[in-house]
Amino acid sequence: MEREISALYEPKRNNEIRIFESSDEMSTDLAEYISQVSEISVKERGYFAIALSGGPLVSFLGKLCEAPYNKTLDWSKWYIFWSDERAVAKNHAESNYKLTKEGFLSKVPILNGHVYSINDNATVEDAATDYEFAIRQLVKLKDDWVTYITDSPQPPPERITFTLPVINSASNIAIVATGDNKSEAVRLAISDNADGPDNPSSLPARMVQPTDGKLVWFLDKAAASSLETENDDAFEQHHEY
Ligand SMILES: O=C1O[C@H](COP(=O)(O)O)[C@@H](O)[C@H](O)[C@H]1O
Repeated sequence: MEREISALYEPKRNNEIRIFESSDEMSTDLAEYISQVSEISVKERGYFAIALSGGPLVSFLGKLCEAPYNKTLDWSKWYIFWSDERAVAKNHAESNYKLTKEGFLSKVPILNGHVYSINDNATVEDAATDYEFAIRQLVKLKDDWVTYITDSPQPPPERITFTLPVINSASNIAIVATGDNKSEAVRLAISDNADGPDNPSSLPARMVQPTDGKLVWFLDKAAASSLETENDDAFEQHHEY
């Protein structure tokens, strides 16, 4: 059964919300989604490039390390980037690279040369410049690809991060959120009627809108709990909004 929420949100081109009973079900679908996107990309372009954040996302990738994906995916064609990294050493407990290495990269045969980690031996500003330079050697995208901040509201304060033009240039964007502590942010990011911050830049997820691609939200029931629905009984649901 599906919860009917499509009528409550202004339709946007190529956007979809998927809501699951649990984060486990969500990660199963996320793995299938990534598998399909990667197969299409390898077929059409000869490679698959994915930019990862840190946080719980990395554990959700765990299903890709298991059957059937560990055997069926063409890992030799995968390229790994970080859309967001903390300016700490690669072996630091707060490094997104370390998290990804331990939770994902060490479990699948992705080539070391295809893993584009961020320089941990430079200032945060130089690391952003270096990373942009490295990516510019590989792909044609827009200006201002990688930037940095030194005042993250949560520690550690220094981060290197993709800019919106780069994110919005992707063919496929997945935003993954679980837990009820994310529900208000999810509501503010998705709902056109939400009483949110007047300045959209204070909620960057609202500005994620692929120019020529598709955006899919992967939410568990708890993270979706503040979205208005007409039928609260049902999960999993897939709908366009
Ligand atoms: O600081 C970070 O956190 C986010 C998400 O973490 P969450 O626990 O709030 O879901 C992560 O995506 C980002 O890459 C990381 O640097």
